[in-house]
Amino acid sequence: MVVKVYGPHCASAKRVLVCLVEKKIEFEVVPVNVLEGEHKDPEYLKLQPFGTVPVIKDGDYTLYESRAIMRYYAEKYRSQGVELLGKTIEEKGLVEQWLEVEAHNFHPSAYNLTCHVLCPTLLGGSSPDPKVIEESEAKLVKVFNIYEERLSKNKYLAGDFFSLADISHLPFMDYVVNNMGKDYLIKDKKHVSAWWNDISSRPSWNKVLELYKPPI
Ligand SMILES: N[C@@H](CCC(=O)N[C@@H](CS(=O)(=O)O)C(=O)NCC(=O)O)C(=O)O
Repeated sequence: MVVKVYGPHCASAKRVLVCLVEKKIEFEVVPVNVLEGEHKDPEYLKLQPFGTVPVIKDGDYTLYESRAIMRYYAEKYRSQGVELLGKTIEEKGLVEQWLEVEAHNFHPSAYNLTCHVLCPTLLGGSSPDPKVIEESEAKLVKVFNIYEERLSKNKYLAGDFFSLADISHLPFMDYVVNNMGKDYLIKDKKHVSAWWNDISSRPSWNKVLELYKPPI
C-alpha cells in the first residue's frame, strides 16, 4: 500500500515528504488548496479534525501532525534508507530534544514571520503587525545564537549525523532565509550558515521543493 500525503505544497507537509524520500519510501500526494479553504472541507476534516495540513493515509492507517508522521516512518522503516533517529538511545534522545526545540523555540517565531511577512492571508483579515515581526526576529536571533554554539561542536543538531531534527527545520528556514530574504539573521553565524547550506543542499529537499512549490 502506497502512503498518501495530503497537502504537499504546504511547508509542514514538506517535512514528511523529505523524510519519505530519505527513507526511500514510495508515496503519492493529494493536493489540498489551503488558499481556497479545501482543508476546512467536511471530507478533509474527517481525516484531520483540526483542519490543517498535512495528514497521511497508509491503507486504513491515518496520521496527522508532521513531526509525528516523520517519527512513525523513521521508526517503521528504520533499516531502510538514511538512519534519521541516530544509532543509540542517547542519540535518539538528542534527536527528540532538537525536534522539540524546533517545534517550541524555532517554529512559533518562524510561523509568525510567515504569517505577517509572507502570507498575510493566514491572518484571517488582520493586518501584518510590525511589532510581531520585530519580536519574532529578536526571538530567532536568540535561537540562532544557541544553535551557533551547538553547531560549533556538532555538524548537525543532534550530533554528527543528519536526523529528523534537521529535516524539521527545512521548510520554515527556507521561508525565513530565502522567501523572506532574512538571511541576515544567520549570515554572521558561520556554523549555522554551514549547517543551513549543508541541509538545504540535500537532494531530498531540492526534489521536494521542485516538485511541490509552496502556494505563497
Ligand atoms: N502542527 C501541525 C501544523 C500544521 C499547519 O499549521 N499547517 C498549515 C500549513 S503550513 O503552515 O504548514 O504551510 C496549515 O494547515 N495552515 C492552514 C490553517 O491553519 O488554516 C503539523 O506540524 O502538521
